This record gives sequence, structure tokens and C-alpha cells, in this order.
Amino acid sequence: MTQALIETVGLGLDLDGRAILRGMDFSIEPGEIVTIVGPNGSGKSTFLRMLIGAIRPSSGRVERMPGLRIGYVPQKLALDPALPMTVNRFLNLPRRVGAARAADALALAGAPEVGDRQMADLSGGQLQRVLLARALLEDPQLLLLDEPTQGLDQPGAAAFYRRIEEVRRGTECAVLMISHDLHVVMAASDRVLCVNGHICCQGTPEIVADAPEYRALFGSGTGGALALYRHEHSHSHDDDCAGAEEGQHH
Ligand SMILES: Nc1ncnc2c1ncn2[C@@H]1O[C@H](COP(=O)(O)OP(=O)(O)OP(=O)(O)O)[C@@H](O)[C@H]1O
Repeated sequence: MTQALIETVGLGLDLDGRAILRGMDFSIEPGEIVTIVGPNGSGKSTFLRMLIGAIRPSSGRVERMPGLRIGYVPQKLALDPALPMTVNRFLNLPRRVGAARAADALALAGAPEVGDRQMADLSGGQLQRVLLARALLEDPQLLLLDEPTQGLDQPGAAAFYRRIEEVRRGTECAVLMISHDLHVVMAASDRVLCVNGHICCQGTPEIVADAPEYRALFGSGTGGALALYRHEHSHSHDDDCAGAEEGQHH
């Protein structure tokens, strides 16, 4: 078995006396594409932020392969829109990477022409590509993406995911992303992780699609994405979940 890039063992987080996440056992191997699905507020972003070490766990641990290079694309960018800043300058913060590397990263991210533009003037799709370019500057072995197509229209989201796939093919990095886009979840992932304060179920898209937890997530409502927001778990979190035989259920 290949060595995992990153592994969590019994990872948990309590905030203000509330359990945000608990018992997260997870690992990702080189080159894998894993998608995290789950309702709003289920702890998905928190989990990614724990993986990069931005939040310290209350229990359990995160084990990274020594020297692991991670590229992280956050859900939001807290930039003051009144502050003038070109894309090239943004890519050279907090450390200077130089014009050539910034241009290479922008080209790989699919936005070769925006280097001299103001950050505040970018479209949603261009901004996502710039954030991806910044993550690629790390030459990552693992790319973490937190809802990277939020705010993009369907063609924009599809184009962005195609770009991610090309990046993965080109760099052979593993990808762990949070997505509410069911097509991506089902079509482009090696593995899907269904999270709601804990890992409800995980496995290949086919196995997860058969799991009752996933059906509870996607089976109700009419539109797939809408069904996600109406997610109601039919099971108690303290029970063992009955489910597909080969999937892992917690
Ligand atoms: N700093 C904090 N202090 C207190 N509670 C927090 C903090 N950060 C996150 N939370 C809570 O942790 C829970 C999980 O939040 P998180 O952002 O990880 O969810 P999410 O699954 O990514 O949601 P979404 O799909 O809406 O982005 C939420 O209930 C949130 O209110």
C-alpha cells in the first residue's frame, strides 16, 4: 500500500463546548481525487483547515507525510476591495516568487492573461483561477479546495473542474475538495466522503450512492444541489449505520 500523504486518526474539535467534528479517520494517497459532501455547517471547511494546521484539534491527530507540500484554495478571500493590488503582486505575497513563476502558475490555472489586472476587478471565475494559481505556486503534492466553484455559473464551474483535472494530470497531485456539485462528485471523484459532524459514509461514488446516508442526503427534494441543503439525517449519529457492504460507515 502506498504511503498516505495525510492521515487523520480520531480527529475531533469542540468549540464553545459544542462538538463540531468527532472521530474523523481519514487518509488520502498520492494522485487520488476525493470529494467531501455534506450539509451547510457540517464541519467540512473546519476539517480542511485542521488538515492544513490552521485549527488545532481537541482530540485525535493529523499525520502528514514528512515534507508534504499542500496547496490550499480557501472558500473566501478576505481582501479589502478598496486596496489596490494587482494579481502579480498578490501572487508574490507573502513571499516573492518572481514574475516567471507567477506567470507559469497563472497559465497552469487557466488564467494566463490576468497578471496585470486588479484583484478587485476580476470575475468570480478569474478570481478562483488566481487562488488556484497561488496554491499551485507551492508545487503541491496535495491540493485542498474548499467549494472552489461557489458563485460560478454551470459552464464556469464545469470549466474550472476540467482545469483541476488537467492540473492533476500534469502535476500528479492528489486533490481533496469540498463540492456541492453532484455531477462532479459522482463523475470525477475516486472516493466520496459524506460528512455531518463525523464521517457518515465513504467509498467510491457508486458505493456511497447506494448508502442510505447518501440517499438521505441526495434522495429528497427535486434538484440535486437543493436536496443537499435540505439534508436531514434519518439515522442517529450514535447508531451504527447500516449500509453498503464495501463502504465504510460510522
Ligand atoms: N471559530 C468558530 N467558532 C465557533 N464555531 C465555529 C467556528 N468556526 C466554525 N464554527 C462552527 O462549526 C460548524 C462547522 O462549520 P464549517 O464552516 O466547517 O461548515 P461547512 O460544512 O464547511 O459549511 P458550509 O457548507 O456552509 O461551508 C458550524 O456550526 C460553524 O458555526
